[in-house]
Amino acid sequence: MAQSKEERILNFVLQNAVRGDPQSVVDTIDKYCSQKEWAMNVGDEKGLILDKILEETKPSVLLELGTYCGYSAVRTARLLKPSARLLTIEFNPAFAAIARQMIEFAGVQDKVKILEGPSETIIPQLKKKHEVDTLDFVFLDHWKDRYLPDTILLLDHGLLRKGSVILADNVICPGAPEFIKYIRNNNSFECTNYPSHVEYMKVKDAMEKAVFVG
Ligand SMILES: O=C(NCCCOCn1ccc2cnccc21)c1cc(-c2ccc(F)cc2)cc(O)c1O
Ligand SMILES: [Mg+2]
Repeated sequence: MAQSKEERILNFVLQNAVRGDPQSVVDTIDKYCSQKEWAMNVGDEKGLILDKILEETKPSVLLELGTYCGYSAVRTARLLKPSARLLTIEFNPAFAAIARQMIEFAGVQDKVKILEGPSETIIPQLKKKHEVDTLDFVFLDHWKDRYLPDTILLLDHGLLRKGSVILADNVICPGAPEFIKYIRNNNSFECTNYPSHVEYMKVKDAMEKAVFVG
């Protein structure tokens, strides 16, 4: 069977990065995807914005929607304290399998758990099945038309607390207009926009941070 792009990315990491070194995994994926094949990782430019917000927030319980190859899971886990935990939801089983191997190679498997399936099914299970009380940090990077309904699901299931941070990728390209309209007009959230570019491209994009103020 012909290899998928995601398999080629994983193999490039296995052959060129340093096992147990998450920074080398992040740098190697960026090298491959900027020089050989574009892929929808958050990338190095928006990745630095993610890093800064994680360092400010110092979260213990994190949720990511959209694992893909595991780039942002590895990038995030490399900054977490030993007791912190990242739950990452991936819809596509082939991507989840790639991400699992990427996360294990990077050596961050003790901090990261991949949950396979649709976010609308898994979010309601987080408290009872995955022992979550509330989330300190949520990274939205899945289907852009699910950003708003899933934010509402998080609220309805009591998964946000005063100070919970939601960070959304791609609010310009591909865009999440309904999410942006809702979150910026909702007094329960304090929003900040971070202009950037689509990963590995010159096309304008942005990230949006929304802090839940209760
Ligand atoms: O489409 C994108 N991401 C989403 C993947 C599917 O996510 C599906 N998915 C993953 C968990 C999950 C859980 N429940 C339901 C669906 C669920 C995405 C797209 C682009 C992009 C930018 C410019 C272009 F010309 C073309 C594409 C850039 C990005 O950074 C992205 O993140
Ligand atoms: Mg994205």
